Amino acid sequence: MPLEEFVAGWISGALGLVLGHPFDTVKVRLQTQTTYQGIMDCIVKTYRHESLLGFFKGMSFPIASVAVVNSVLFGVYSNTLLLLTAASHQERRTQPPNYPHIFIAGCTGGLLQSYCLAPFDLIKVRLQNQTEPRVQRGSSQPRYRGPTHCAVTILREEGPQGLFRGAWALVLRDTPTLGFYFVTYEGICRQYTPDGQDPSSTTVLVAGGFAGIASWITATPFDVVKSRMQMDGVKKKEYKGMLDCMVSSFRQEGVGVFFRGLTINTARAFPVNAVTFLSYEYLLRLWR
Ligand SMILES: C[N+](C)(C)CCCC[C@H](N)C(=O)O
Repeated sequence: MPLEEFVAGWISGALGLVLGHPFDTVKVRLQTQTTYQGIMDCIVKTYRHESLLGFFKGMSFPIASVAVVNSVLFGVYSNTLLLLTAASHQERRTQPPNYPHIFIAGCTGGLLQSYCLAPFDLIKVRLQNQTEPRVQRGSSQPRYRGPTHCAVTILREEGPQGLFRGAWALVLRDTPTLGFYFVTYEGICRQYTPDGQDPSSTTVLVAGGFAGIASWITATPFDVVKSRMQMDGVKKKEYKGMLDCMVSSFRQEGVGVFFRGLTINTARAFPVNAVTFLSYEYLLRLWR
């Protein structure tokens, strides 16, 4: 089983993650809190209240987890393709796999990665939603003091299944949309690369960027549901389940609620995924 793909997936994921985290914090807040009027308002308020650090809340955990998550995604994707087509990463340029195979491999990678991602993502979202500035003496203590404290608290209060709150919405968000992710990436690469050659760096950047955009556009409705399910029960319990969350969000806020965070998801997706794919391809070529 080719291991390089797991390692390349890990490093490239970490690079993309740091770049995209500030966008991610603004997005999570817009999706789950009603105090902000829009992207700019959220940026200004976060900065005034919490300084630059506010944008990097909840990042240490994803950095640790991206090792697992992105390597599962790229590793499983590549190995599923290998099973389906019997062509390794190196051979794929001369014997390109067909799109249904790419889609199935992407969905398989997406399904497995979302399972690993669920607890990490939950903790990230809970920490990102704490708007208290850095703890000062006398000021109110935030509920969670950091990722480990957050994990322990959730375990104690809600049990192990508490760590998987919102996991179903996450699976629905990631499975099909990571299929689109790889199909878009491959499609653009093939369009601009002569047969049998490796795509140029510019092509990889552009294809990666658009792959990110395509998958985030389709992922946003379930992203909103996922974030809301993950925050449910922190203050009071609002939803009976995923369906109830969808129906009551729709009733209260209209269909637009499912597109909350779309602009920022798209803006974040381009640089994050351009860098992810560029470093992934670069590392694999280096080790070839
Ligand atoms: C499937 N969905 C669009 C949700 C995620 C795509 C993951 C790609 C990358 N790690 C990123 O954070 O943009």
